[in-house]
Amino acid sequence: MNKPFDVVIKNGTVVLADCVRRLDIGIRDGKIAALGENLTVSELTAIYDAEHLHVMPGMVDAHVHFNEPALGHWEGFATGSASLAAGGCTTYIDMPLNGVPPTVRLSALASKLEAAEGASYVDYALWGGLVPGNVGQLQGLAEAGVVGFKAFMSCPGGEGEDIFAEVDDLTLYEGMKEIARLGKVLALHAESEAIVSRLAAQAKTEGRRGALDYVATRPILAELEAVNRALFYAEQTGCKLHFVHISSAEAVQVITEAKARGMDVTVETCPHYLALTSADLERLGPLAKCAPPLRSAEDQERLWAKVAEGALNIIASDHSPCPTTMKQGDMFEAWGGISCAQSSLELMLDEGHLRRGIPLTEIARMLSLEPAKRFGLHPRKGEITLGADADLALVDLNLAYTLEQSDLLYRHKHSPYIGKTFGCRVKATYVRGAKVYEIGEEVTAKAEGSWVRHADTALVYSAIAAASAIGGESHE
Ligand SMILES: NC(=O)NC(NC(N)=O)C(=O)[O-]
Ligand SMILES: [Zn+2]
Ligand SMILES: [Zn+2]
Repeated sequence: MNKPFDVVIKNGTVVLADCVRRLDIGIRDGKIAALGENLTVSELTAIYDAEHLHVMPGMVDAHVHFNEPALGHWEGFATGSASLAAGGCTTYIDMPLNGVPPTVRLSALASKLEAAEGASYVDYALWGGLVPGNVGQLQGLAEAGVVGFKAFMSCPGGEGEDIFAEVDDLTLYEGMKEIARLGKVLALHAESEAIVSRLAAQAKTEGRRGALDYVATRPILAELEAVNRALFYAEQTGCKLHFVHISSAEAVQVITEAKARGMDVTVETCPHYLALTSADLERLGPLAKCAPPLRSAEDQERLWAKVAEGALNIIASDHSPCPTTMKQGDMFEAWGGISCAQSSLELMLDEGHLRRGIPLTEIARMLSLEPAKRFGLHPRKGEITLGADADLALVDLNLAYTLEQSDLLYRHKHSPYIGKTFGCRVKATYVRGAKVYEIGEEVTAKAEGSWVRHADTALVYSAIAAASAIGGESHE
């Protein structure tokens, strides 16, 4: 006789990988132990009645910037992860930049892990960074368990000595060779620095400093050029690529064609390219500034058509927070980045499912399943299936609410979505079977999120060690 379930989520409408079904979810030792109708409970079992709720796999947010170490006063693991929990996210992958030092060498990874330890309400994985001069650091970072590497093709911004610099073409090429050898994915911020820096300089000289002037300095052409150049180097090196925050249907199309040629490449967009336009940037000012910028309503429709076709692999928040004062004033000087950690799942359910009829299985594929698979976290994460971690978002698709500033759990409570009415709301979030968020309750959970390494970490690196012992490989 099995021991009783610790928790049963009863009577919910459960979003599985390929269908949506009314099921109970039995949880034992943090894992999904049973999926069935009318599961038997004992007096020791905690029951959550999910009648009228949908149970989705917790979002796996592949793109957040949590600013620690050193810039925790922008956003920290505690506030950032609490907002993710409130938004139905159960695992995130923290970007290697905007904390100091950036995660581009092992000692920096150690500082990152120290900052995260005991601070996160949900589970987390980490990106390493590729920057000029650190190709020799990548193997160590990969062996330690980063899920992949991130590089910028345009200047990321930021100040100080230990900044995260964009890659030159040779670093991109050499980095891809090494990342291909390590079997990891390179994630790219794809905008041509040559194009955007020239256009920004021209706009400044001519005194054009408005919202649409900013948008015009970062045209779709700059995204397309960078995507094509990166695909060229990937063809030369065999490196797996992931394009983060793609803003245009044109770039999605180029990536789709690369997939059809057999390239191992994936594409991400963010809720803001689907929920906001350049007209919102004019209305909201720097609060809605990001790079690549928000596009026109027509461009946005074309991107939605790509989502509807199933051409997008991943949707991630690109939560890139900062103090509110840095999101005010001059459009060109303000910080680029939108705070979205708390709203991604609700935005995609509201705009995608409720308004546009995108199936719930598709939303779950882009927000949970594909990011977990692409970055080595599946089958533990990303799917409601037997044996997986019980990471769940319980959502009410009939509970409309208007987002208020006081709802936000960010360190700095700004968001372009304050005042927006959502047609749905996350009611509760579970991580490994423990409730980490419930609407209307204080956050009483302990910060027990833990670091999740790439699933292949041990396997792949014994293979690399064996290859090195045979004498094949060398690295800087
Ligand atoms: N330094 C940043 O966090 N930049 C981010 N900012 C955006 N997207 O505006 C990004 O991911 O590129
Ligand atoms: Zn970026
Ligand atoms: Zn980002």
